[in-house]
Amino acid sequence: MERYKIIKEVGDGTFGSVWRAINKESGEVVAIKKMKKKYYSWEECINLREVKSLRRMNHPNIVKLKEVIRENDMLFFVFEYMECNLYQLMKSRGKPFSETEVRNWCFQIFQALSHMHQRGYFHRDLKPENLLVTKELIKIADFGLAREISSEPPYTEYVSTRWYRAPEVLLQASVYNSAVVRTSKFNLNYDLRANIKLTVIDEIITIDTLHLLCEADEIYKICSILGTPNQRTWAEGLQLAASIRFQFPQWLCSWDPQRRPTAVEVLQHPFFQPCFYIPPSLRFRSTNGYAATPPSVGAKGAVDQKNARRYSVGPLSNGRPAVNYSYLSANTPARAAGVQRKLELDHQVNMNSCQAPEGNHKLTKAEAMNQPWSRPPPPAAAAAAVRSNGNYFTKDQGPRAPDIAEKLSQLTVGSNRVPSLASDKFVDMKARTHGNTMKRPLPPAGTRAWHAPADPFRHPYEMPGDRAFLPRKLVS
Ligand SMILES: Nc1ncnc2c1ncn2[C@@H]1O[C@H](COP(=O)(O)OP(=O)(O)OP(=O)(O)O)[C@@H](O)[C@H]1O
Repeated sequence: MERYKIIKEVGDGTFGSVWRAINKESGEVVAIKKMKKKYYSWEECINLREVKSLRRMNHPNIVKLKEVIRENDMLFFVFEYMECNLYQLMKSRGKPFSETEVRNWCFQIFQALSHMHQRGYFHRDLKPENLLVTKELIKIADFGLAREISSEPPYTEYVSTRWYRAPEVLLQASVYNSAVVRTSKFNLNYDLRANIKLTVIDEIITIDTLHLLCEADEIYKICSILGTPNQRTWAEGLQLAASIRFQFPQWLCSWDPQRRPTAVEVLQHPFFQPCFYIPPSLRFRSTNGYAATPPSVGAKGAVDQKNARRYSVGPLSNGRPAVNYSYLSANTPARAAGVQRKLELDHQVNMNSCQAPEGNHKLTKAEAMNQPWSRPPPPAAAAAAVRSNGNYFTKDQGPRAPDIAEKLSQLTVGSNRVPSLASDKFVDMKARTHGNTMKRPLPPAGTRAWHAPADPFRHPYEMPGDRAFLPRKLVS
């Protein structure tokens, strides 16, 4: 840990406290989560849910775990640093988010959920405190309760903070699936104004957290939105309720988890039609410091109002473009280089190989459009013009942007070889250093560490779309 300079505490959760820190060697700002429990073996550490699940994720909207360090029986996770969590942001704003902002948050969250489900995990603790924000970018964090979809029930009945629990979890079902992430606060409710919204998005919109006292109150609240279940809409729910002698309040509508849309289905909804994805390597780094060290918002709940207010006046809020579009130009050396690497790796992964393709390969427009990370905008959105200072673009955000696919088609894929990535990412620092396979300095005695692979695009970024990749574990 002596490689890091600790700056200040930025969060305090049930399992760990989170600190803003700087890597003394690289100058990179990171978030270090120090676990409250002691860990007496490395085995125990690498088998933690948070580690096992996060090492399988590689998505721009899932917080990146960079290192795992055990030192003197204490366990540290080194994450990429994010400015604040969504709860802090909501509290600091004092006014509702615009529909465009809500759409952008949701689009990113569902992309991440879709990826997570494709990788075989469900999160089980989605809530605003676990959604981290830097400018217009949002990422899912805290995989401490994540579970493999393929794992066998019964699952523990106590998952997720009560306000965000799915009805079946509130009713103490021990069998549930990834639908828990699309229920309760993440339940889809149809609403006349926006066609679709999530209750967590309700919260984003209204800045009004539901303070409910017990499971019954929560169920009542959900009933008021979804209506009372009946034999046709959720027979299983009635059975669960009967088994604990709970009586539903009499309202209308639907409950069954199986009737809830998946993340992929949600992304197909017309509400998200104006959104499309821009790969990280193409993102603009604004002159006001997209990648600069952000101000800390302090410990959980203690928001620095002055600093936090800055978040609300970001590009998403004012609806006007604050950038130029030069980042898309293949003539810009730095950007072009970044794009080359990204395309190269995506191509490599698509070919199911650990080696980069030999020789140059120029992407055709059709190929560029078919890259897993590149979903073309719907025609309406493209025609309506987009804005270009974030990852996600919507038609109602500003003037016309260049045709991204057109630009991509002009980029050339380089031929640099990528080191083999077949080896396990978990590294016994001592063993590998002695074997001359590591260039990192030897950590202090008693330290073991795992480092994330240097290249964040090691795995393919899968865009949603293939239902076959979304295992729906229905267990009776
Ligand atoms: N990568 C990060 N960058 C900045 N802040 C972070 C980061 N990770 C976590 N935090 C802050 O620390 C808080 C607690 O982190 P986290 O949820 O991982 O801890 P926990 O002990 O698992 O919490 P919980 O009580 O929700 O289980 C978050 O709500 C967030 O405000």
